[in-house]
Formats: sequence, structure tokens, C-alpha cells
Amino acid sequence: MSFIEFKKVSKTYGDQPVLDNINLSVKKGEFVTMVGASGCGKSTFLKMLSGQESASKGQCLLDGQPLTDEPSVDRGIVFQKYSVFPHLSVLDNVILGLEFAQSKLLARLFGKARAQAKEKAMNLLQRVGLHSAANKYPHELSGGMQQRLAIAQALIKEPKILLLDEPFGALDPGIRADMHQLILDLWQQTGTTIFMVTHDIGEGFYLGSRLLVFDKIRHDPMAPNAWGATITYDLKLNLANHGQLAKSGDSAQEHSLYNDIQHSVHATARVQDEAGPSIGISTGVGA
Ligand SMILES: Nc1ncnc2c1ncn2[C@@H]1O[C@H](COP(=O)(O)OP(=O)(O)OP(=O)(O)O)[C@@H](O)[C@H]1O
Repeated sequence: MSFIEFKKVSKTYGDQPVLDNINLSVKKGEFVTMVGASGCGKSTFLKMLSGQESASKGQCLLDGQPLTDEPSVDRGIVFQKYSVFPHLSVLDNVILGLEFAQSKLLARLFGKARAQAKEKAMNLLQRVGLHSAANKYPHELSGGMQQRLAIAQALIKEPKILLLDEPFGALDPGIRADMHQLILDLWQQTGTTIFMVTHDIGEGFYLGSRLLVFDKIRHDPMAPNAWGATITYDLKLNLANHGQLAKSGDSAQEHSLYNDIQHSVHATARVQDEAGPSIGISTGVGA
């Protein structure tokens, strides 16, 4: 049975279609990266996975059950902009993740439960390279450190799914490379299923075990918002090369797909920006 399944899912906001006929089946432990032109519904898709938004049509299933629209410890979320609490220390930010999960009423743990939470949080801070900053406050951290903290905060609950919305988009290239290694290490250690939105197609190829492209297959230049996007490419990436692709020089096939995807995403972005006649329609390529 699939771990996550979307069956004929569509999403509209008011009368604006955003996503159309999404069909997807994901197994436990996949690392799914998602790319697409700005505004084509990638964050909306993540919000449906997180339960913040529900489908307008179709079914979203987790372990065969409809996804609930309540925040759940099943799902940890990290956004592009640092989503940590400024008035709490690094350590308390991570412990808070557990407090919310374990003590829903008070969001506080006491005594032995807090001591255990502290030990678990320190272990995780060690794994993300922040243990020596445990008593600092977020404003004392660099951007990369704040994203490490946000990832630790999401992972402390041992979520079944980690949702990442452009988590490295605001970071310098050198720090991004460190974060790539960190997220690949954590993925391999935890076996968590990851969905990650990125604007960087190369990052999508580099990190993912599977890459989804969201794009519109129908465009009306006079009404750029008339149609929603769907999944136009669903690529299983070469696991033998996983994490090495960008370094080792891509395989010819993946290189050519990279170019096709870049072309179609840019064409859609151009149509949306200009609402002009230069239209690129992507042809779907199955995995
Ligand atoms: N809560 C909402 N109410 C109404 N419209 C919304 C809402 N959230 C998103 N939209 C619209 O849905 C469309 C898709 O937005 P979404 O943020 O999912 O796109 P995206 O692909 O993640 O974009 P970006 O890459 O720029 O972050 C946009 O036209 C946006 O304006």
C-alpha cells in the first residue's frame, strides 16, 4: 500500500484553479523534490500534505486514511524564513517541539519528562551541529544556523513526513552546500519521508530520490489564471548517484531532462509574467 496517495486531487481558491488532477503515490522513505514556476501551486500542495488546506476535489490519503486538517506530529514543517521563536533559547526552541507534541494543554513539560526532553534535544542539536549554541537566542545565530534549528525543531517529534518549503532559498551558496549534506545525512539516518519545494532545479536533482515538476499543461494567454497546474514530470532519480549528481557530472539522460525541465518552467514563468503570446507547453515524461 502507498504511504501517501493523491487521487485526482484538484484545488481551487474561490474560482481560481490552482492544482488540477494530481495523481501521486509515494512510498515511505522517499525524498521528493518539487520544482515549478512561481505561483503554480507547490506551496499549496505542501499545505494539503500538512493539513493546512484541504482538497477541493479528490482524495489525499496517508497510510490509506484521509489526511486530517489538524496540525499533527506526523508532519514536521520547515519554511524558507526562519520559523523559530525569538524569545526562546536554541535548546528551548527544540524542547518546545516536544512540549507541543506531548503536553497539548500546557505546552510545558516538568520534572523527569523535561529532563528526558532536554537530553533528546541536546542529542539532536549535536547532530545538526548546534550543541555549542544551545544557550544562544535565534538573533545570535547566522541564517544557516537558524535553519538548522528549524530542522531540529521539526525533527524532534520524529515526524513521519518532513515538509520543507524552500528551506535553503535564503542561504549563501557555501552554507547551502553544508545544509545539503546535513539534510541528506538526516534523511539517511531517520528514514523520514521528505517533500521539499525548491526554485533551484539543480538542487531538486541533487537532493531528491524523486523529482516532481508542477506546470500548467493548458495556458490561456488572455487569462493566465484560468487553468491550474498538474504534475508534468515525475522522475525517479538514479539512487546510485544520489547526492553525487551535481558533483560527478550528470548522466546524459538526466542532463537532458534537466534542460527540458528548466525550459518548460521558464516558459511558464514567462507566460505568467507577461501574459503574452510566448507560450511553452511541457510534454509529460513518465518515470
Ligand atoms: N490562501 C489563499 N487564498 C487565495 N489564493 C491563494 C492562497 N494561497 C495561495 N493562493 C494562490 O494560489 C496560487 C498558487 O500559490 P502557491 O503559493 O501555492 O504557489 P507556489 O508555486 O508555491 O509559488 P512560489 O514558488 O512563488 O512560492 C497563487 O496564484 C496564489 O496567489
